[in-house]
Amino acid sequence: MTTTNHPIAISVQELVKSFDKVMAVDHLSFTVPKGTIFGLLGHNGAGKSTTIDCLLGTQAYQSGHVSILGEDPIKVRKKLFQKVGVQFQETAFQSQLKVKEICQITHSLYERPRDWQKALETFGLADKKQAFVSTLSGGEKQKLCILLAVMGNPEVIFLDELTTGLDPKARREVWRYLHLLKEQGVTIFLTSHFMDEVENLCDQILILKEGKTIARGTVQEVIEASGQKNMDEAFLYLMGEEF
Ligand SMILES: Nc1ncnc2c1ncn2[C@@H]1O[C@H](COP(=O)(O)OP(=O)(O)OP(=O)(O)O)[C@@H](O)[C@H]1O
Repeated sequence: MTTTNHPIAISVQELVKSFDKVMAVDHLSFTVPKGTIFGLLGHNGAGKSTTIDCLLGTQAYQSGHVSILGEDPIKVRKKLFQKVGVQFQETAFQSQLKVKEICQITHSLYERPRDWQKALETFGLADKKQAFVSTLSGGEKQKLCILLAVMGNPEVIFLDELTTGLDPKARREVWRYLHLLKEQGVTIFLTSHFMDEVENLCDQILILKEGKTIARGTVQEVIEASGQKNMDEAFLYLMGEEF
């Protein structure tokens, strides 16, 4: 299958992944059209990260099928790496490196990278260029993670727990930036525990519970289907935790 004129950026069909007796992902299916923002939601342990790992080809699965840009991530990992950005958690960093060094190293990995100095400015990190990553605040590290995820000018980006640790101003800056990326045609797959974030960003959402889909659609559709007033209440209601 080729990647040209393929309206679907991400496809997951009947995905099954278990760890011993834990069914982490249970016959999960969804697609994400190109140029849209998709939110995968659910409590801790619902299966979100496992789904992302299967999609990125870093976790083998028992059955089903996944594809990114029409390709099997396990088979064409190197090629997809140039088109797919991933926000790693800050612990994946070599924190004895300076911000500038980690940017330069990441920059060198891509065929058509962004101007990293400009990106630092966009993320309000320009004055931290010479700082060691270990000295950054939690929020600054988080912004750096997002910056590194977009360094290769990806067509698809995976952002796991997007703005955890960011202050309200930084969260809004990140949201604005993601809207900008979407306008440029980038497909964004995110997980989040913040319903205001989900409402602001996501075109489509899917709520997972114990690896199974319990709701999907636009934010509005999910709120309406739940019979609740807003996304916060809809989420709790659907998770079986209505008050
Ligand atoms: N390597 C592993 N070995 C055994 N069980 C695992 C492993 N990775 C995940 N699990 C289990 O699979 C289930 C799904 O975990 P996963 O990390 O995908 O959840 P999550 O929705 O990403 O949670 P969080 O919001 O906390 O990141 C959990 O029950 C978890 O304990």
